[in-house]
Amino acid sequence: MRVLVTGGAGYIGGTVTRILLARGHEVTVYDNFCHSKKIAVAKNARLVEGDVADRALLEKTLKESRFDGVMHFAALIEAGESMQRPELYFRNNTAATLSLLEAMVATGHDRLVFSSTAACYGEPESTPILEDARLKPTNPYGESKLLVEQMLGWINSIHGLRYASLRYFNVAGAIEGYGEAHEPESHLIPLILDVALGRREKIKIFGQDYPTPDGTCVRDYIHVEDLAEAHLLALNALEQRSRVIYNIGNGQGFTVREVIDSVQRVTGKPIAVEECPRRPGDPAVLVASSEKIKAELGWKPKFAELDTIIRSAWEWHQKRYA
Ligand SMILES: NC(=O)c1ccc[n+]([C@@H]2O[C@H](COP(=O)([O-])OP(=O)(O)OC[C@H]3O[C@@H](n4cnc5c(N)ncnc54)[C@H](O)[C@@H]3O)[C@@H](O)[C@H]2O)c1
Ligand SMILES: O=c1ccn([C@@H]2O[C@H](COP(=O)(O)OP(=O)(O)O[C@H]3O[C@H](CO)[C@H](O)[C@H](O)[C@H]3O)[C@@H](O)[C@H]2O)c(=O)[nH]1
Repeated sequence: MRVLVTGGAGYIGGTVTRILLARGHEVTVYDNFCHSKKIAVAKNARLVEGDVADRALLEKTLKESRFDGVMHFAALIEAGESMQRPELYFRNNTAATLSLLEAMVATGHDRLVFSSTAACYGEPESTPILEDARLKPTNPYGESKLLVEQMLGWINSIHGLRYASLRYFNVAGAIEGYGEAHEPESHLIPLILDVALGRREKIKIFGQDYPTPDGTCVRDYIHVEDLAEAHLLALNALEQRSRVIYNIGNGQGFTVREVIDSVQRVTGKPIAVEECPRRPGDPAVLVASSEKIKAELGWKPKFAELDTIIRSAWEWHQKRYA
């Protein structure tokens, strides 16, 4: 297959790019490097430097090499930041994606895998969360992605653009030679690993008074390689299916303190913590039911244990900063 990967210089897009290339597919990475570096682009990928908002460049790119599918990872990703600057999220995640959809329709490209998020659900009424649960984001980041899902629904029924919207829960871990390094880093696991490495003094725990077993937020951590498999299955499924929405998670929740304990077990290092107020916009609990993609596409995550996911992240993190 020939695949266009927007955000292919980032953590997840860069991982999926490497896995696609390793399986003999051709990849064009499309990224503006607003939150990544050129050096992160996989060696054997073709690179187009550009913004997803640039419809003319997208159309040119799409016309030049007919793609079998587009995987759209490019986005701003910090729920916390979106509570301070919502307009950035609606412009970069929602409006820019409209340019991509227009360019796809104009050039006759009709297969898209979209990076959606658990943040579309907001505070769930019950867990594990099923795909047909209430969609009520608690932050503009989640809303910016939910709006894309709504646009996709209409563009699918009117223009026939086929899509898979994958609602990822918390992505973590690394493959051989490539892992999580956001620019700047705001995610829990790499920040705790920084403490283990002595690159940071302590980890801040945002909120101690959530209605959870130890008062800290509960999240469902999914290994990036398992997530990548879901992308390949989803793209193939678009041969038969016109529109699908799937949750991608492990179905097990861990509190922030449990994640810190896991890092201590895996690294053997003590982790200093600072108890801080809640981060605005954070739901208390996000845990997925991923039964739908398992039943319909045969997706089977390989990394179910949190310690195993964190071990893979730790191995990569140590090499990166050696
Ligand atoms: N990391 C997670 O746990 C998680 C969870 C749910 C959903 N997601 C989604 O997965 C996708 C990838 O996330 P990630 O963790 O790899 O983030 P990342 O920041 O590492 O990667 C995003 C990439 O997109 C690029 N980009 C952003 N806006 C762009 C634009 N307008 N034009 C071109 N390039 C642009 C950035 O430069 C970066 O390389 C995002 O859409 C995110 O919302 C991530
Ligand atoms: O320094 C930190 C960083 C995070 N947290 C807490 O750790 C949990 C996980 O936070 P992350 O920032 O690692 O991830 P989020 O759950 O906020 O969001 C991630 O998963 C979401 C889906 O669940 C989104 O899609 C989003 O893109 C992705 O960043 C949250 O409860 C957060 O409050 C801390 O206590 N201290």
